[in-house]
Amino acid sequence: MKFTKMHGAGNDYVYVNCFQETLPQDIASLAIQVSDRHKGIGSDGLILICPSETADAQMRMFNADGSESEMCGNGIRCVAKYVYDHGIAQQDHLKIETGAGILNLDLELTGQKVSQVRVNMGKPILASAEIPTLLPGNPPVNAELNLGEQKLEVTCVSMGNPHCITFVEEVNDHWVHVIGPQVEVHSVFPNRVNAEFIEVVSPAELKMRVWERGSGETQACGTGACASAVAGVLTGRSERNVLIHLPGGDLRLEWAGSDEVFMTGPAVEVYEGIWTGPH
Ligand SMILES: N[C@@H](CCC[C@H](N)C(=O)O)C(=O)O
Repeated sequence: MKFTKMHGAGNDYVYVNCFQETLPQDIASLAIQVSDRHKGIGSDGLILICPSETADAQMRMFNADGSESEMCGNGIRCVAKYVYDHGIAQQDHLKIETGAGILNLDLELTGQKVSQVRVNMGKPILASAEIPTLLPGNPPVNAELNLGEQKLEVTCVSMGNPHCITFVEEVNDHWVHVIGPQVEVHSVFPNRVNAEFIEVVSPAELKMRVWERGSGETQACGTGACASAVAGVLTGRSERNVLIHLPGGDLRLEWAGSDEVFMTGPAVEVYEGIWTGPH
């Protein structure tokens, strides 16, 4: 199986061109195998670039544990780069079908290749039942999340996939590696959740680390950055236009007057290979 390794702000996935490749039936197992950083290719998950009847391509996204997510913000920028650079579509405005609907993307070229992508990520979903979470509020803003020994103040937002945002004094390993896994599987999140930890640098600048549902800590999460930008506005901590610093790079976020969230960031192709596994 031919694959392409790509990353967006360090959030790295194995991409397979399903216009050409035939996949095994059990995609969840394939995602687990290729993601393994010791015995596989090594990635945060698997992304399939598939034909679509309604858009230029369809994206399907699987986490490193094999679970399928509705959306992937860093992934969709890389899908757009792949679709353009590999000649699947040749216009600098693309439509990509996802589990969260069809999204519109504008490509920025350096030479003949895509380097940055601006994505209209759509409107944030704020109704508790649709996020989904059992926490009160539509959405829950500064809601109490009881972890037993510790209580967090969290804000929940869906960008097609669920996010739980905690603003902290200092983003550190304790938040991400100790609290993150507890938040991910907390009983108030029936579909589990992605957990973001945010330090406010200034109203126009946030620092973020993430514990992702199904993949653990990653160097960046595009949907998480969108959800955090929305949470910053909802809690009065930040402006509608913010730069978010992540371990793997920066993302520019704007929660526009139209209520849609726009995300701009890099998309990078690292190498191509042939998967002969499982090993
Ligand atoms: N890293 C992604 C999100 C990937 C899916 C997520 N772990 C989930 O299960 O919802 C992004 O850039 O948005």
